[in-house]
Amino acid sequence: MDVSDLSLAPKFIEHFEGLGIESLYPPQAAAVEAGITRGDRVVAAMPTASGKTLVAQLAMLSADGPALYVVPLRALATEKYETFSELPDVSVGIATGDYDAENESFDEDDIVVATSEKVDSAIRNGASWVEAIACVVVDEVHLLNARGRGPTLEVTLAKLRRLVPDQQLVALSATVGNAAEIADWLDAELVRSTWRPIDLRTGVYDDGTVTFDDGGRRTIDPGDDPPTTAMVADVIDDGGQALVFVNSRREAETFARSLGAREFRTAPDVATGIREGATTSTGRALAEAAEGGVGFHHAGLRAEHRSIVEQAFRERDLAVLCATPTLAAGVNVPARRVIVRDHERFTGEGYEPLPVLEVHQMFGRAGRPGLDPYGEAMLVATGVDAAELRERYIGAEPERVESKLDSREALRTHVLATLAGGFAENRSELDDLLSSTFFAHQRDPSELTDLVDEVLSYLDATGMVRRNDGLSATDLGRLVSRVYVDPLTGAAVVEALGTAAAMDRVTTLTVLEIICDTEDMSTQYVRTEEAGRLSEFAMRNAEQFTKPVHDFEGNFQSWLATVKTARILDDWIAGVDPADLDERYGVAPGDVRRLAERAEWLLSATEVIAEHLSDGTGTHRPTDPDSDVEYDTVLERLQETRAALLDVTAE
Ligand SMILES: Nc1ncnc2c1ncn2[C@@H]1O[C@H](COP(=O)(O)OP(=O)(O)OP(=O)(O)O)[C@@H](O)[C@H]1O
Repeated sequence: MDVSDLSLAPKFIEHFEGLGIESLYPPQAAAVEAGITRGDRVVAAMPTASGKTLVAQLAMLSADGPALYVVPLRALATEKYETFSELPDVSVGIATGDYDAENESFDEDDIVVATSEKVDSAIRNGASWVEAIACVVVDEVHLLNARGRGPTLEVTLAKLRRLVPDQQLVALSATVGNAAEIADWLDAELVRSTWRPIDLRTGVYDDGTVTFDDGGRRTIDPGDDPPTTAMVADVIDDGGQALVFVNSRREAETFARSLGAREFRTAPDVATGIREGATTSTGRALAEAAEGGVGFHHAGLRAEHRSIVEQAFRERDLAVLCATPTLAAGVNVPARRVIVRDHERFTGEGYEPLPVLEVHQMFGRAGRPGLDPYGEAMLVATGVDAAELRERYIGAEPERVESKLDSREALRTHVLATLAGGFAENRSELDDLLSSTFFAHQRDPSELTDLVDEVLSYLDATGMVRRNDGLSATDLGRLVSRVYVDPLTGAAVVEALGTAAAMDRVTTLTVLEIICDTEDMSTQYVRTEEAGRLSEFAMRNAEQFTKPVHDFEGNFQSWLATVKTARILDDWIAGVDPADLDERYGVAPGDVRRLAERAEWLLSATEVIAEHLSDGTGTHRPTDPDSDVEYDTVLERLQETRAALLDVTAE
């Protein structure tokens, strides 16, 4: 089937042909036959790099109104936004900023790219553009499997279906075992394909030989080198590039440094580009590796550095990229050879094997259509049994996608949001909404009953939900849902604000402690040698903290992580530069930025809650009603801190 055969406006056909897309790949043709251009609901389960983006575009461009493209990660949102913005005369909006969608409107856009959190937030805020959407495309729908994100996605899809029942839905997925079950849940037709634009061989390296799934072998003699180094050198000798997956940021950097020293290629321009903006040890290490034609890629990199590295690799200025597994999820940087060096991940308690699905996504990055004759992906069996590794990952079926909605965290948030958004006014309506989730499709929805009871009691006790004749969210509950924080965060903030309001000295550190001591802040790890210093700091500044430092109840060690995080933010606001923060706290620049963004969101949420408490309309007062609680000082401090944070972050 050719692009010119499609009933698309000529300008779009020209656009695609200009990109070298003339005839459809077989899975794309199958998706068209299944009705993506006729408004039908379709789940397309296709391998990495088999052209899912075009499937999405065909659906969105033929839809009878605006379209919404839902992505799991912000990095992917930017990439898709750029791709769709090139479509002629199509206005594209992007919603990825953190969470609160109150002031955003996409009424004028033809395509909106958003994370699932952002769509959830827009629904909670009653955003009008959501109900005008004629076609929803969900990218990486298999992430229904993910803790945290998965429940948000399934509840959001259930709500969208309530809001706009005849909306078209197209879900894109990696090839997973139970794609049919996902399609069944969504009342969609399944298009399932294993076709790839370029041949892929997968194999395991063991003792000087890679044995492939097709029975072929390749001898790679490592000599005195580590096997992965030899495997990289081998493909570069052959004119290809290598993408090496390792299991930690540190490993990515260390391995890139050792490969960079080999000078497979020189890329002085890339190195200069990185060095210009590099103030930290991470940036300098990246520039140094780039000198030798090697890059590394992980979540600690600054966004600018990440995109320089991605582009330099695509343009073949870099010969090798050492990456953590996050790169496997979507970002488009294919290479002739993918080497999965580490197939286990540290979970905090020990090492666990990577899921098959994740390893297959890494494999799928192998082979650049038009450039490479084929792609090859290999695992390295060092210290493990090669046969076992082969059995686990080569030719194995990926795991089933399973709903993660049966968790206290997920239900706490989504039960409150469902009540606050008016999707349910009593228990049976709440159960009814939950019965349209993926969880209910896979399991017996009554398995949720006890957890929902427990969550409702908690929301009642914290003044967020009222249980009279029916169920309703209180003003506080509605606010907490709207500002998109976990109800635990909402309750902690209410309590801490009450304490702060009665304190003599409320400083920036006080408000930073309040927001860092919440479920929604990811606090920084405290190294053993730091604990003493942090503890002394807390003692010295006890009067600025809402927690009783000298008479602490609960887990002091974990509160020290709160103090550390608050201090990093305090220093950042005071103008300490990223290199010094790295030195003082061992925190990478990419992480500081993420912390600052999260802090900005939590400060604004806390501000809204403080305003609510101060005007006295609250149904829940944190302190003795007879006491004279004055929230003005803490509110002022919150506003100042947020303004200062916005200032330094914008620089
Ligand atoms: N029919 C086609 N003919 C030629 N090239 C195509 C065709 N469809 C897609 N491509 C090209 O193939 C490449 C991979 O496509 P795309 O990024 O859509 O893959 P994907 O399935 O979305 O992969 P991922 O798993 O990374 O999301 C792109 O460069 C795209 O332009």
